[in-house]
Amino acid sequence: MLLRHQIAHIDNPLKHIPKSALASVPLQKGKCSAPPPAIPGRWWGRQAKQAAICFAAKMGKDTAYLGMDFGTSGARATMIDDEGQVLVDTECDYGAKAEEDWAAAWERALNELILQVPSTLRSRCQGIALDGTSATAMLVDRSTGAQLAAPLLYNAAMGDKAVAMAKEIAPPSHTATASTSTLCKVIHWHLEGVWQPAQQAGKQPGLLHQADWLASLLHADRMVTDWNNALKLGLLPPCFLHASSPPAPHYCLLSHMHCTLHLQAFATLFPPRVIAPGSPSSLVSPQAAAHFGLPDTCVVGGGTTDSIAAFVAAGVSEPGQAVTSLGSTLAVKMLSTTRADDAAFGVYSHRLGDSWLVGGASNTGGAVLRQYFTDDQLIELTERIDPQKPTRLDYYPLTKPGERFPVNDPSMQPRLAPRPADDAHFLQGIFEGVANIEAGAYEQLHRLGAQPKVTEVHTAGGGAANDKWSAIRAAAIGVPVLKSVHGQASYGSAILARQAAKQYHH
Ligand SMILES: Nc1ncnc2c1ncn2[C@@H]1O[C@H](COP(=O)(O)OP(=O)(O)O)[C@@H](O)[C@H]1O
Ligand SMILES: O=C(CO)[C@H](O)[C@H](O)COP(=O)(O)O
Repeated sequence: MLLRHQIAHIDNPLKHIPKSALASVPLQKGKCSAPPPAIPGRWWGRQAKQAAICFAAKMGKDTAYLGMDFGTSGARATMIDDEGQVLVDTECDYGAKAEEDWAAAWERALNELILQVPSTLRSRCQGIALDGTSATAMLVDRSTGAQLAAPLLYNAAMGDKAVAMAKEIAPPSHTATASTSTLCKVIHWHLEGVWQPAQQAGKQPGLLHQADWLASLLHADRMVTDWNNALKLGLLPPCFLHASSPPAPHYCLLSHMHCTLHLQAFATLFPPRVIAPGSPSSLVSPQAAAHFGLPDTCVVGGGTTDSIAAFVAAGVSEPGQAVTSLGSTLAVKMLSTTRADDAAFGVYSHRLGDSWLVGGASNTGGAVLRQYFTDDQLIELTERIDPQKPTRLDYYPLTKPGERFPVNDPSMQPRLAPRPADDAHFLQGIFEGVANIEAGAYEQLHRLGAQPKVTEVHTAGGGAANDKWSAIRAAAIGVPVLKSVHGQASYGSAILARQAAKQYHH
């Protein structure tokens, strides 16, 4: 049975949207509106979580730019004006049954987010950019966008055979050799014979990252990815090429001084175009412009990963400054004057301007909290926490076995016992456990050559809201821990959207 969004892609990708769903959502200016009515229609069938919209009273100049962040538990959209003032912030979750069909859940979220933006602002939107979770891999038919296999999420660890093959191709320290890398996921599809039948049937099987596929719903280009998402596929950061020129179309890895990745049979699955985050990719398609009420001059920009978008949002620029994305997971990024890469510890370097963004992502984070507490309970229990009185419970908080960083161990066990009778004590133990992992993460970066040592940490993501957790983290890391002025990755993607629009239109 074709999935709903596959049907939609066969011909007019948007014809199923009932006109009633296109009505702009009534909003009171200047204050958070009551949650909008559920948007009826076949697409959603069920009600996405009540999305709250804060529609700033002030309207920016006549041009708007939209950033969207597709995280682990939900998606967010931020619209800004030319000066970077926030015009709209909105969010929605993926729904209780998202795991049954991730692609359909992400597509619903994309539709929900954009349609929650007032039509008056959508009509002025000249740029859109998206970020997604890194190494979330999708196998699609490039001619239709239809899924050829279930997506493999960012933290899905591939088996020993795939890892061994990746290590034959890539340098042992490269992040593409990690069991959760995109390269290992492509090799997994290759070893399992998932893509070959589609090619023999005349289809065009290809890999897209989550952000690439979502962007293709807007510009219908299923051949393009960005430098940041492509790192874990084996793309060489552009510093090895002339910084000004785009990377070579094939994914070049310096493997024993020979580039062998593009010689592999499965290299045919790699997106042929790799562009810089925030560079113009394509104009929105006529169907998307009509469906969303976007101008046909609206540019979709190169995307990035969620933790890099959070870094861009924080607006930090000095080596030693760092951003911790404390969402469902813990991802750290520090500006460094030098590269640091070691897959054995889950450490890798992205390129950002003329600096290196050194970091990694742990499987610890807020998802562990959600296993035990609702967000309201977190607020209530946090009241009873005293950061000055450590619990010394020495937890290693994970939702299930497996860790990526600061140690890369797919079999690492969670450590969350003994559980005290007092939930506030238990919660503080989890906060401390995550803080100790974060401190170890920054120490690992320095040990592997990142320069200078971390000087201050800005926090993005849901955990940034907790000042007591920030105090616990500051004590563990030994530097100030601040809340990013713009703490949502979607703001960073909006900056990339603005950049893409300006590059295209000037
Ligand atoms: N007050 C709070 N204190 C600590 N953690 C919180 C608080 N509110 C939300 N969180 C955590 O934030 C996480 C969600 O953050 P978010 O950035 O939306 O994650 P993601 O996009 O990675 O799914 C949840 O796992 C939740 O436990
Ligand atoms: O863990 C994640 C899920 O939120 C991050 O997406 C990811 O692992 C961070 O990767 P990168 O460092 O490439 O941005």
